[in-house]
Amino acid sequence: MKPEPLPPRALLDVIEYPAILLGADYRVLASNRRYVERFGDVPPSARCYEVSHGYAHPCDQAGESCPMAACKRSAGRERVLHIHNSPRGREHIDVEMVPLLDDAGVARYFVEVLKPVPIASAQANATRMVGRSAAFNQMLEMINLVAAHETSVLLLGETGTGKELAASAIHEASLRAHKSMVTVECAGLTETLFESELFGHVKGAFTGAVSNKRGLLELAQGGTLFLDEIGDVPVGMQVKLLRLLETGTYRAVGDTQLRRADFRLVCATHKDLREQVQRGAFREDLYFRINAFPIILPPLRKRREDIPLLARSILDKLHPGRTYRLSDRALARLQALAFSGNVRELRNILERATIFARELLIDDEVLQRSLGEAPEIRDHANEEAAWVDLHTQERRYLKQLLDHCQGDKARAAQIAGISVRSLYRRLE
Ligand SMILES: Nc1ncnc2c1ncn2[C@@H]1O[C@H](COP(=O)(O)OP(=O)(O)OP(=O)(O)O)[C@@H](O)[C@H]1O
Repeated sequence: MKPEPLPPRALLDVIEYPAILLGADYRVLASNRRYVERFGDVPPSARCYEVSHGYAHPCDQAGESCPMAACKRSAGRERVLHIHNSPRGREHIDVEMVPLLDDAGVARYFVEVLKPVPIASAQANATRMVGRSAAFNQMLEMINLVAAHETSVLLLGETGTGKELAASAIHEASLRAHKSMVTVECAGLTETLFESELFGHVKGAFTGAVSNKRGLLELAQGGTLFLDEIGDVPVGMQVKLLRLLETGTYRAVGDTQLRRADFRLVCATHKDLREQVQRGAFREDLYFRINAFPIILPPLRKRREDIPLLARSILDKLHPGRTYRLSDRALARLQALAFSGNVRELRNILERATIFARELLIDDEVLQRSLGEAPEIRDHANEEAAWVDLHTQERRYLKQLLDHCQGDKARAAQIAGISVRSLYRRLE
């Protein structure tokens, strides 16, 4: 006797995350138990974009990427980071869409697996990275993609953009989360100090080495090593760092014994390392070794829509249990600032504001007192000055590409998807 076909829900229940089955017309045909527990029941005939986003149209018509549309094009698995509605408010979700193909290879149905992203929050939160702007989401998507791999990550961003927070998030979401993340602040360390801090030293290795000292590498064993301000590592130390990264071994200062290191590397800098390489201030081989997966942290002025959320989170963190509120005018003033110090500057302004505020309301007057030197952007002239015309930008890109290809024009043209003749013409 032919066995009864299994209801889709029973099949979806074997997936260890919330999951739904979708038809090609975006209708939700079934949901598993974990989905219902986390997001609630799906109304009959509801479409995924209605349930997850409250949109009237598919995501790609609402300015977001639609993983189903991507699946239909590629006939393969697709992954995107979205913000979904949930009974707890808006949440970052790592969406994986798997097409189910018929015999002719056409995608007829889709399984959508929804993994929460616990390292970030789309609502006010005092401990996680908060944000929901497109620029923040792009960065988070990269962090989420790379976290579970062993790949070295290079975090690039201005001061105060959250590089250290991002490094912790990568560690927390990695398979090494049960071990420590050890931070080495590279700025201001001399070569000798850097070496003994990182590698440790044995008694008598130098004047003042009165006992054996464990290096930070030993503390990071099995975990993550975070080298903050990597651009400030003294040149002499760079070669030792490179050797460590290439061989996975090191010697404590004054010791002959070779030790094996086991860590995942995350580095951060606010400097332009390529420019430092060109000046000879940073070794090129080390640059390529640490730059396996660069992630750019957006400055606050590129994600102004996150300011209210960040302000709420920072105030909650500064004064747990006291609900400070910003007046609309104060918030508008805050959103117009240039923020060269990024989130750290925002934090400092708000900390001062809570001192000046007589009650729990931070109004415009209080905020103005708290601004100190913070310059306001009266118009968008500052921002616009950074924009150039298309031709200049194209030349800039092609020059950088040629640089990357070490002057090999055929290779650069191939990467740019244009002919060599066209490359010459566009560079004129
Ligand atoms: N997305 C974010 N959500 C919440 N807080 C943030 C976020 N980004 C940064 N912060 C806060 O801003 C402050 C500065 O962040 P952090 O020290 O990580 O920046 P940084 O880029 O490492 O700075 P620097 O280059 O000066 O060392 C911290 O208090 C951090 O908690």
